[in-house]
Amino acid sequence: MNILNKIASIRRETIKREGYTLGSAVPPERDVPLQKFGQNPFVICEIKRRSPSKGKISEIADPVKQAGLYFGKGIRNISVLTEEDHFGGTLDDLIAVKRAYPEAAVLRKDFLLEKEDVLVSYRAGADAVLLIAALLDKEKIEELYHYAVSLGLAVLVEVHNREEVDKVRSFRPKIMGINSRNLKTFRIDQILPIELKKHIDWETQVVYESGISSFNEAIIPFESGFAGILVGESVVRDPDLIDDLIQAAERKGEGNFWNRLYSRKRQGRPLVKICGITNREDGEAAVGMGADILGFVLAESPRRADPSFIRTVKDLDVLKVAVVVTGEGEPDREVMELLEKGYLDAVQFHGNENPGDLRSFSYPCFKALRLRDRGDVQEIDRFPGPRVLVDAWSDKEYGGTGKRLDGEIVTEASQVRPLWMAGGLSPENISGIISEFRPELIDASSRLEAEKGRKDHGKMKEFFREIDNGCV
Ligand SMILES: O=P(O)(O)OC[C@@H](O)[C@@H](O)c1c[nH]c2ccccc12
Repeated sequence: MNILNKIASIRRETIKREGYTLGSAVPPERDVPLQKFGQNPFVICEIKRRSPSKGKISEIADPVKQAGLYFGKGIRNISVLTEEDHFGGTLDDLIAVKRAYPEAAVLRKDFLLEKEDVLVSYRAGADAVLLIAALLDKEKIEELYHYAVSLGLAVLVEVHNREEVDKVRSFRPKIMGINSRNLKTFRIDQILPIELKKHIDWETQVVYESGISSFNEAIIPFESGFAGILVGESVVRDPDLIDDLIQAAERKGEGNFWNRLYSRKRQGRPLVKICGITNREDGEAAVGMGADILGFVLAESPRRADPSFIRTVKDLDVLKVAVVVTGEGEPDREVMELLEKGYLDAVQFHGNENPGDLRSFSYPCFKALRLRDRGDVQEIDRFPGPRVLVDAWSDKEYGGTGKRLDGEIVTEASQVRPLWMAGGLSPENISGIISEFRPELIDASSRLEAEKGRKDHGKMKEFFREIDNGCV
């Protein structure tokens, strides 16, 4: 090999290894000031034209105008998707947005692979870059991380599973993102970030990414210890949602219903909701046997619970859910007051509510859907929130009918979201149902009763024993 070729081949190797560098003597120039990424409200709004999972979202002929909508509503963290082939973005979008809004912190959202990409991001005006752990090996992501930090950039390190958390633990990134969307299957699981966050065991700010489309969904991360959220599609479609997201960012803490519920989850065993509790003895017994949720019916029903009774069981170590049947809009004043004061943790909407009623609701909630046939399964995805409880259809009553869902419907429903199942669950059928459908949550009421509104403690015991039998 002649010297020229030798030099060239070493150079290629170096570029492959380190990317293109300007050399330490030359500070890379940029004409807009760096801004701190992650200022409050830590709501990151994204400029996103399309995606492989959703197809076209919006033209966004003028990304500066789009950024202006966000900025005008108080957003100071703007994500610009610059990937061209699948997301329809360009680096020019980022350059233009940062020039127009130098006080905004701009995140370059792309699939960065080499140091060169990081340097180019910096020079284009980015204040922060995304590094995707699924895409980079341990050495590479650490190298890119330190390089970005050396340029003064903030780095959002994105993970989706425990292996990826393990991959980045050694350098303890200061800002982590957990994507609720699996980039390989595009499936969203709104609970996944909450569970995965528990494995991030160093001091860091964690951002909840993807799949948020409502106020009610946005309170879940903020009340579960997340520092921020990243929202794309929904704010592109409806920038007015930003007002709700900023309001949700004021909620703080770790005490969200979903966070507490999934802290109780044990591998291989479904969560158990015992519904139709009207008296303390039944509630205590259910909790003693291992119930995760007690359901209190606050609707016209032979199992209606007295609100003043609900106040007396605050001490029970269990999550408490109000089951309400509304046509539309909010449940009545009494229920709202119990939620406000912390006697109840969440609401199960079991009537003819619209998805919109849940979107704007101020407390954790989920929809119970009575499925008549397989066509109804599509209804599940119309409702926001991490989970939908599926129940058997009855013409007469809204719940507690003891009727069972058809197996094919259950199977289809479980493909849409992890299965939360109600309707006719009993000591006789529960172990078979668990081994066949592996539900994530089971909800039992009428088949555990001695009479309407009173549980038969023998049947409950039997029910819990059969749950264990079904799990093996
Ligand atoms: O549009 P959504 O569901 O609100 O998601 C936004 C953002 O989280 C998503 O675009 C995203 C998160 N991580 C990524 C990595 C690459 C491309 C895109 C992404």
